[in-house]
Amino acid sequence: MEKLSKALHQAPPRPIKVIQFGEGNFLRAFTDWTVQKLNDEADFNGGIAVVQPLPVGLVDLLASQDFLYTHTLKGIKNGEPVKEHLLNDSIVSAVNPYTDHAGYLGLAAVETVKIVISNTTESGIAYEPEDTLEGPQKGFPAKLTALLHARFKAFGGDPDKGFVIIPCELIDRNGDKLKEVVERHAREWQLGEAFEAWLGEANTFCNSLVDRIVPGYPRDRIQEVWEELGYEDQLVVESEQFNLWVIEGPAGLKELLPVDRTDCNVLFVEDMTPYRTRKVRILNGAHTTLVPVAYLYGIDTVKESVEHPVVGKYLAQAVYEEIIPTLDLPKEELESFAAEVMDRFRNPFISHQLLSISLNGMSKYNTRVLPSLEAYLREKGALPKRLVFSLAAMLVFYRGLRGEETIPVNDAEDILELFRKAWAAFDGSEEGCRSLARTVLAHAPVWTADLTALPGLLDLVVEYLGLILEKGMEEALQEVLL
Ligand SMILES: NC(=O)c1ccc[n+]([C@@H]2O[C@H](COP(=O)([O-])OP(=O)(O)OC[C@H]3O[C@@H](n4cnc5c(N)ncnc54)[C@H](O)[C@@H]3O)[C@@H](O)[C@H]2O)c1
Ligand SMILES: O=P(O)(O)OC[C@@H](O)[C@@H](O)[C@H](O)[C@H](O)CO
Repeated sequence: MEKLSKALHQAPPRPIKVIQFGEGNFLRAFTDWTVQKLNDEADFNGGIAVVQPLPVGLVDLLASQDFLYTHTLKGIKNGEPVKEHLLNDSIVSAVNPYTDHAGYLGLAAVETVKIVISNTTESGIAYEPEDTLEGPQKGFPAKLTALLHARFKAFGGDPDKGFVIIPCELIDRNGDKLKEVVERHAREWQLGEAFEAWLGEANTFCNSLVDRIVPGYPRDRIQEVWEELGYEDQLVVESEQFNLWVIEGPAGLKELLPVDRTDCNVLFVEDMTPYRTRKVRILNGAHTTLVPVAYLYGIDTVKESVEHPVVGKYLAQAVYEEIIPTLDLPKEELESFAAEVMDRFRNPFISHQLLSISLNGMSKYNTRVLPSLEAYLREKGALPKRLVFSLAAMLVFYRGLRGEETIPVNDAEDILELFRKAWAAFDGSEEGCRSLARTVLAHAPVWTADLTALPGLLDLVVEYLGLILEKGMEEALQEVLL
């Protein structure tokens, strides 16, 4: 079968207007899709230059396909089930800054670039004290600082040559956070007052919130997918149809990104906080709450879980009775958002693996579920039992066994080590459950606080942990639903 390349599709030449840090599934199915729409429907005429954020990544693979890839969108659109294969031809170059640092910095001198986009996961916007201006830099903010400095020099500090920077990482106020780290590098690397002033005045860092479910590469069905496409594409990415991009940006951004001439769902707002809270606590919170419970129940995908009579009921109770009541937005609006999310989870065309959501589950619980648990406790003076049950199930999930099967638990090494030790010391007794739960609740490096200090939490986790270990997930869950 022929491989996807320019021999199959010749992309129109486009000047680089967007520099994109990251080449993962999400960006290819979301921001690159938006740029493609802008090119196809709004005369944007802009290409994307991709920068690989880590030493290992997809840049070589992208280059081997002449930067082309297929994006398959599946779901309900205007009430109808729709499946579309879109050939994205908006990426025009890709660079690995670890092996071609000069090539990377060369992007700074490309006059047509206006926008910088990123998604380097929740770990990416981090300060790396070892990084220097000379590079190659390890951290994404450090890489960006070096690029901005090169741009400042290339254009003699021209105030019209700054960038609009829109990070898409799923962390609170991502633009503010990125700016803070970039400014710190600029100060510590002593890049000078003139540069620091240009950084603040000529560049805009926007906070943004993204929403689209992207299961990614259909590994288990790839031959079938290639047969359907008629060519081999190693970078196929699958997503749902739904999309929402909320951007806190300057007034002029609409002209820069004329999305109103496309059907992309982009909102320019003054404050993205309510959108973020609603999405992270309901959609991502539901995912994270669900994963250990449903997976240990023997289920593999989100759709099967939501449709399951017991697991689906558990999830609905968690969302409607324990998450929504803690949110400070009109109840009706929250319930309608949650209903839409449940419909998206039921998307008959998407097979979203629970295991893929389980990646870095502990830090996700901390940011996506724990705030609901704490607010519930504060406001109602009682613990939300389904959210606590999920925490207990997570402790069992991290043991890495579903019956005889090994669970490929994927998290930071220090977390995995914590669980390895805690489970190795576990003797099966009730005291053993308490000791294991205390170790994790008090010491997990991801918790923003010592969770054993939350009234009653340790006791309830111990109770649920014992229940799951003694009776199995199926029976334990029945008891929690009573
Ligand atoms: N997949 C989805 O449904 C979806 C939807 C909305 C948001 N997101 C967010 O997008 C992020 C990426 O998801 P994905 O599906 O594209 O994953 P992916 O594994 O396909 O891509 C991950 C990307 O992040 C980079 N990266 C990883 N760790 C990094 C680090 N420490 N520093 C710098 N860069 C790093 C990688 O180089 C790669 O470009 C997730 O963290 C998630 O919060 C995903
Ligand atoms: O992508 P992650 O791993 O941060 O989280 C898993 C899912 O909750 C997430 O990808 C959602 O599907 C997405 O955030 C929807 O917009």
